[in-house]
Amino acid sequence: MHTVTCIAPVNIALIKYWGKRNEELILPINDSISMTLNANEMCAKTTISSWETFKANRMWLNGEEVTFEENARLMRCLDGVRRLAVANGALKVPLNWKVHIASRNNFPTAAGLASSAAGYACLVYTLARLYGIPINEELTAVARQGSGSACRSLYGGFVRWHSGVLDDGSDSVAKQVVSPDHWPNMHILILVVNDARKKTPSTKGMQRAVTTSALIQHRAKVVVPRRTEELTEAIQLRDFNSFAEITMKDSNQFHAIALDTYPPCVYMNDVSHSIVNFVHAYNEAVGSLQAAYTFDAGPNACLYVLEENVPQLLAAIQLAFPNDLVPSVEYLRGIQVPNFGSQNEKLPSKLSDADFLEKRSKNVLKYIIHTKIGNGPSQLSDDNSLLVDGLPVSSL
Ligand SMILES: Nc1ncnc2c1ncn2[C@@H]1O[C@H](COP(=O)(O)OP(=O)(O)OP(=O)(O)O)[C@@H](O)[C@H]1O
Ligand SMILES: C[C@@](O)(CCOP(=O)(O)OP(=O)(O)O)CC(=O)O
Repeated sequence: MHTVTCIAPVNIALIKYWGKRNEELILPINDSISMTLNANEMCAKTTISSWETFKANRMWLNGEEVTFEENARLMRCLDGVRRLAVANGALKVPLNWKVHIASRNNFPTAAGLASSAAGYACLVYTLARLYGIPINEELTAVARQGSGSACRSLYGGFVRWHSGVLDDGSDSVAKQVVSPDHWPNMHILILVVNDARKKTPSTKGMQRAVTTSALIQHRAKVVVPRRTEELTEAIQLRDFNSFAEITMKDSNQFHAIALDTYPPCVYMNDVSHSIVNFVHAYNEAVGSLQAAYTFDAGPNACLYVLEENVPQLLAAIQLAFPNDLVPSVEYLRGIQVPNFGSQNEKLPSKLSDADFLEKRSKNVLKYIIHTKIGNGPSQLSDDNSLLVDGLPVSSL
């Protein structure tokens, strides 16, 4: 039996992918740029075994068996990697042997935290390791067919997904813009917002936007091409001010498109909007853009902030969004910050202004994940396997 275990990171888009020109191949209408997050705090972990005695392709996600052969996206990833294996002449594992796959996310699945990006990237990366093929742009085109945003999780640092122009999608690939070492003090705080409402899944929301939004083509053809160039330059120059402005504007435009969809897709909630107001008030009080927000297809906020400014921003968040769980590792997850919650941090006097401290109830944030820029996927040693004799460890 051949078995391989790997982990893959989450990525969060700064310039959003929203809208497809081909649903089946998952070809986008515009380029997007993302930052890969450190896998220590959030990752998907996948083990794949292949053996001649396996009767069917099977998969367990977070310990529960899920249908595999009926899932077109999963099958496209498996077939895509096998095709590359044939093309590469890499036949380490016979292609007619079935696979058993176990995957776990160390953060909530399908909760608007980009589990599909980490999950499909991990699947494709682990298959590539199993069959012994190289990790390259062709492989990102396979991951893209699992979930569009997954192609960006095959690289660390800042990554650009080029929409491409070809009908077969072979030029719709992800490329690294810069490695994580280029901007190592880039940190992220994910503010997980309490929310009971069910969102429209990204796949459906963007489909409806392409057919009904009058603004989306202007975004794809005029706004995004300019923004991707400006953001790339800001990243290359480590210009946080420009980085922050472009990121916030693109998040706002993405949600404007969602609202311009008919019927509209409402992803942000009242708490999300008060986080937006908070970030602008905070930046004004500190006299420069020190924090930037972005929101995906849900209410949770991702804040970008340089490492040296994290303690002050966290103290301000606690002032504006007080929480009974502070201080605790249950509330501030991931990278710990000394003295968090002790009110030792000096805040500019302007931060006590009334418009900064909007009237709001306590405990509107569920928890915060503190992480930083990270590397792409990696292979783990055999003792990390989620499968024993081809069955998930938990089911033995
Ligand atoms: N580790 C994994 N391995 C394979 N597939 C996964 C994994 N984790 C999640 N998925 C797939 O992604 C789906 C969840 O995607 P969905 O887009 O609903 O949520 P999300 O990615 O967490 O949120 P969002 O896309 O809004 O950020 C799961 O139902 C599953 O099909
Ligand atoms: C808002 C986004 O997170 C949308 C992600 O959409 P998905 O990649 O989940 O969609 P499918 O390709 O249909 O699987 C923006 C982004 O990540 O660029």
